Amino acid sequence: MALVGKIAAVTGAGKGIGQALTETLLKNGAKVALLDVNEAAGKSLAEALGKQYGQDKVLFINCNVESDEQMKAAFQKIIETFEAIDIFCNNAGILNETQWEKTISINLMGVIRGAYLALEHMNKLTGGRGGVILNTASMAGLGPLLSCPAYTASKHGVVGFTRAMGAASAASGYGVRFNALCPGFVQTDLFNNIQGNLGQFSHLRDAAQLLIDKMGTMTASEVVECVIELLTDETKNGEVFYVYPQGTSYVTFPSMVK
Ligand SMILES: NC(=O)C1=CN([C@@H]2O[C@H](COP(=O)(O)OP(=O)(O)OC[C@H]3O[C@@H](n4cnc5c(N)ncnc54)[C@H](O)[C@@H]3O)[C@@H](O)[C@H]2O)C=CC1
Ligand SMILES: CCCCCC(=O)/C=C/C=C\C/C=C\C/C=C\CCCC(=O)O
Repeated sequence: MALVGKIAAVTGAGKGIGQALTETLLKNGAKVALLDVNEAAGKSLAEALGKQYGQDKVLFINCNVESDEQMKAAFQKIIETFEAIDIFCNNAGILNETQWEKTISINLMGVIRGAYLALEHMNKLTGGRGGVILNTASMAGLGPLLSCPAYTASKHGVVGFTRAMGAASAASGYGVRFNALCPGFVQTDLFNNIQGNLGQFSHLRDAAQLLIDKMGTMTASEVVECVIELLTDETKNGEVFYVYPQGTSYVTFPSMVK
């Protein structure tokens, strides 16, 4: 599936990994709707990218992934403007162990909400033209990040949801692929502003720092460079793609059928 002419939407598009995803999609010829709750960041990015790629290629929508109403309205606006949707990147996320319910609400419930609404418009059985849904999980979806149990739980949830939806979509003939992206540590606001967000696990920051020092960090652009394959390769469905400073790999899981 080539990206030229495709219609994409990215949540949390205003900054960090979402911004890099948006720029990469535009660079490869897609039109992109930028969804973000941060109006200032999303609007100014959309204006800058509109000047670079054409105003008809970008659309900013102020939208909180926690709100069913705002997300439904966002999809309506995308369809009105671009007539379809082929690629949906469920990327918005936070890390806040003090506000752990909000972390689950945005990172996991927001992803499920986004996927189900996107599917209503993308499902080939209901008039959509198929496509791909990319869920940003994390390496914390594959193993524990000791200072962030709620964040870890949210990301394990995203990995499980993606794998189950990939299988459900294939078995049902929806024509929509589901893949999860699991980066290690990425230099973004989420990563840089961790102070004060670890709550009762603040005493574990040194242990987490050791892990960061051992693993290293990446830029958002370095992560997203590796993602094109996941979006374009039609054989990739239900995949969990691990991106770390030294390379990438598709994660394998134990078989449940012995
Ligand atoms: N930075 C890192 O080390 C890693 C981040 N991730 C994941 O990548 C995704 C993006 O994170 P970053 O780019 O690092 O963060 P970031 O903080 O740089 O950007 C997140 C964007 O999401 C938006 N956002 C937050 N809550 C929202 C909501 N309720 N509705 C709509 N938009 C919302 C923010 O306004 C911001 O523009 C998250 O899901 C995060 O968990 C995964 C692995 C590593
Ligand atoms: C091993 C899992 C990698 C997951 C990366 C991820 O999704 C997000 C990471 C974001 C930040 C790192 C989280 C916790 C680190 C805690 C403290 C580090 C010390 C920071 C400081 O004191 O300045």
